[in-house]
Amino acid sequence: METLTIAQLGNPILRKHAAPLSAGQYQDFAPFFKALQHKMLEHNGVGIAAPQVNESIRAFIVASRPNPRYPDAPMMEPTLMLNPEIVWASESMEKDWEGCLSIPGIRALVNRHSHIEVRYDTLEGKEVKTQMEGFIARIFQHELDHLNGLVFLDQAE
Ligand SMILES: O=C(NO)N[C@@H](Cc1ccccc1)C(=O)O
Ligand SMILES: [Zn+2]
Repeated sequence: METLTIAQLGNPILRKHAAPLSAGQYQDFAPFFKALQHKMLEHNGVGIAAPQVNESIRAFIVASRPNPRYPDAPMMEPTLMLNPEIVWASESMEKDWEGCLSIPGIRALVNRHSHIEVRYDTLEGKEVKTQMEGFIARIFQHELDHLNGLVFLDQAE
């Protein structure tokens, strides 16, 4: 796997609908997912989606933690999510600031569901169903948009 570069806005890959992974492929992508997490940390990211490094598959990492770019971000274990979906979303919405590694230097206010229930597979193929709220729910929604060819500016206030 050559070193990953982050696609910038304008790169058509960011506008594709990413393909689902078959469970049989999960382990094949293990080295790529390691490189994906490394690339995210290199840029002080709190999340990253596979299409951002030119791999149009339905996978992303949510990794909220306080860092120079998001000093107030809550702490969580970086989590790889395969074939992720939102199964329920609250009516209530919240506005907060977002950035994107594919659109450096720009922040925008984006309206997101305050609470969501999500499901995804782990690398080992285990299905996880869990609830998210606040900034972590925001990151999930931001990353899921990337899998559907959307970027945060598309729904910025
Ligand atoms: O570009 C990405 N992920 O796609 N990374 C964003 C993730 C993000 C999402 C929502 C709010 C704040 C930040 C980042 O700035 O680390
Ligand atoms: Zn992004």
